[in-house]
Amino acid sequence: MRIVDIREKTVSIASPIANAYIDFSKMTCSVVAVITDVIRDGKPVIGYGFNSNGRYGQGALMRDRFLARITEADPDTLVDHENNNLDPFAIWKALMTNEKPGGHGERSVAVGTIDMAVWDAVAKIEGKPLYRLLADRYRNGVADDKVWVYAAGGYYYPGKDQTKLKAEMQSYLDRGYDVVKMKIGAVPLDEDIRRIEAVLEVVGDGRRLAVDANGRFDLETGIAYAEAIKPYNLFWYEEVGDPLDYALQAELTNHYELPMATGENLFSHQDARNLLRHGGMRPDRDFVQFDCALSYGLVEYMRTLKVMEDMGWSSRRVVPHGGHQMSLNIAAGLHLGGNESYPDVFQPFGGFADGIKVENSYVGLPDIPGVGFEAKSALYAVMRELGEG
Ligand SMILES: O=C([O-])CC(=O)C(=O)O
Ligand SMILES: [Mg+2]
Repeated sequence: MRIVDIREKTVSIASPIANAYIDFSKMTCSVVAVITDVIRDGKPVIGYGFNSNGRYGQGALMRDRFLARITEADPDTLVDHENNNLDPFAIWKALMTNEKPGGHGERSVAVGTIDMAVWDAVAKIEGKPLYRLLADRYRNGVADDKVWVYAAGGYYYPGKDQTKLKAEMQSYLDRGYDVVKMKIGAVPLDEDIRRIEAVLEVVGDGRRLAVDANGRFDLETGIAYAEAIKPYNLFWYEEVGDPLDYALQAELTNHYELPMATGENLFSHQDARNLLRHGGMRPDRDFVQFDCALSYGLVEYMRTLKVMEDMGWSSRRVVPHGGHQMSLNIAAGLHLGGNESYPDVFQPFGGFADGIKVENSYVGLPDIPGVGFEAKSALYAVMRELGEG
């Protein structure tokens, strides 16, 4: 059993949307196909992966160093003989050969994307949905059969007035979501407050609205927003300051007792540990949003979950960033608290399997081997072109 080829390509996910920090006018992501010599249903098993929005495609890093470490490794060292399958942990180790510790910037995205494709292949070889495989191997066979999801959007957009913002949020409620998320921080505070109040007219209750500053604020601005939004009792106040400014995050807890969320831009278990050590995050109410597709993949994610457990955090406090099916599988199989969803943006990579409806903000997973990409036709078309083309 061996990986015979790994292919990657960069695809555009450009759109005119913007958050408080960046616009997505030139945004790309990498798609990876891991081609194996294992035959299922008369065809070679191909695992697929892609990276989450926000960090651009990682083809250069993959081509320059990561792909060859797999294709040139002794194939036998990458096999899990006990399960007669590929070994994602051995593959991860091979990928990280001659990589120094620290500096978890962007190579974590390249590795995370390849790791996603490896796990997709492993679950296909085992003939199970990935979330079932994860539950069977690591959670005594107990999986969640549905996952809590919230609708992320509310971006800034040229010509987007409050009527359009409200219509967007109403459409998420109409599609079965109970909680929605909007961007803040790209316009002055009073204008954001008007936007928040407009969305509250649609969702009715602050507990159904999260806001995301995308790391834009300094402490003073973060506190000013905290004071202003406190009366609305929002679902969470996300990524207020720079993702690595743990002191800022800790100080905010002296000004904002309500739930906060952060972590989508932390790319290793060591960074996650620093957040929990130094960021003042509160395990009884706050959420962490580590995204496997940006942070060295699921092999590393298990280390991050172990760090959380060791520090007294329930895995139910994790609601990953990225709105992709990989995190949905991890959420169902390893008992996370939920997952982000992008019902409209970042297509075809955002959103879940075709024909599975969100009901009362919960979504099920398709009963097919792997991550479930084949059940999302627009996404699978892009992947298949790479893997089989
Ligand atoms: O706008 C982005 O970069 C995405 C983001 O923060 C999120 O989904 O939470
Ligand atoms: Mg965010």
